[in-house]
Amino acid sequence: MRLIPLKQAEQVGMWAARYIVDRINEFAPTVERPFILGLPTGGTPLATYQQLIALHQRGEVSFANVVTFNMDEYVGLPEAHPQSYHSFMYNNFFNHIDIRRENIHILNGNAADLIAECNRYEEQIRHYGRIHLFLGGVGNDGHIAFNEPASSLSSRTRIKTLTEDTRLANARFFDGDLQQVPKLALTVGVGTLLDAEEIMILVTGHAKAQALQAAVEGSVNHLWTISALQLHPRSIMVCDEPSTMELKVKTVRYFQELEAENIKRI
Ligand SMILES: N[C@@H]1[C@@H](O)[C@H](O)[C@@H](COP(=O)(O)O)O[C@@H]1O
Repeated sequence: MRLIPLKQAEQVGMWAARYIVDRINEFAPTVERPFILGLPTGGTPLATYQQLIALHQRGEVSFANVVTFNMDEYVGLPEAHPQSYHSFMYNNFFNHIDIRRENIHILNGNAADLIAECNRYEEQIRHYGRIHLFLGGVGNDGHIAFNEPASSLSSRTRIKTLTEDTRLANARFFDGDLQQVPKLALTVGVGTLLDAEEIMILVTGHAKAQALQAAVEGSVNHLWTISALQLHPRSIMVCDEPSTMELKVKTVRYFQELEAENIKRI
């Protein structure tokens, strides 16, 4: 695991956006060989999306040959609802870049057969081989995508019941009204995420400090599904200072020194 300890949330967005752009450009995607990018929603990745849009506008990256797969979607919320993850992605990212509509994949939380929808999604990912880079956030309770505590660490795309904690955390997007937050979601599994070639998780704010501690210093544990990243050969956690508050000083220093060495080598 690589941990990038930065000072402010804004720097996390800039670091992550630059990393994604460099990956896409190194890959030099074409129509026949697209770059496959996994994407999250939530407050944390907004700064990264803004930076990606800015880099696109400056001509530093094109998404014309990028295929995306979103992590999750609420069940039963109309696609056009302002808080659906469909709306979130188009409003905050897709409408501002040159991605082809047919290259965008988001789970359909209104499908007549939700299990078939989840299986179809796994099949679509398989069709492309594998996701090259999966970007993600983390819930306060350490969930990744909507893989709530005690999700199987080998789970695949499926329906999940959201915990009260997650619904409370997301109520801020629904006028603070818990009753409006859906109780079910479709989500890629931990196993689906671990299949990606590389995973990058953005962690900002002190509310995420316990989750980051569990992810980095704790043992692999299904109660903190983010900890499954310890099993992945290429995972990166990009963090701001408040989110590192529960880590040992020694841990943070260790990762700072590793990154300083990395910079020297470049
Ligand atoms: N399904 C999403 C997760 O993918 C996200 O990581 C988490 C944290 O969101 P935020 O970045 O708003 O704290 O919220 C939701 O539960």
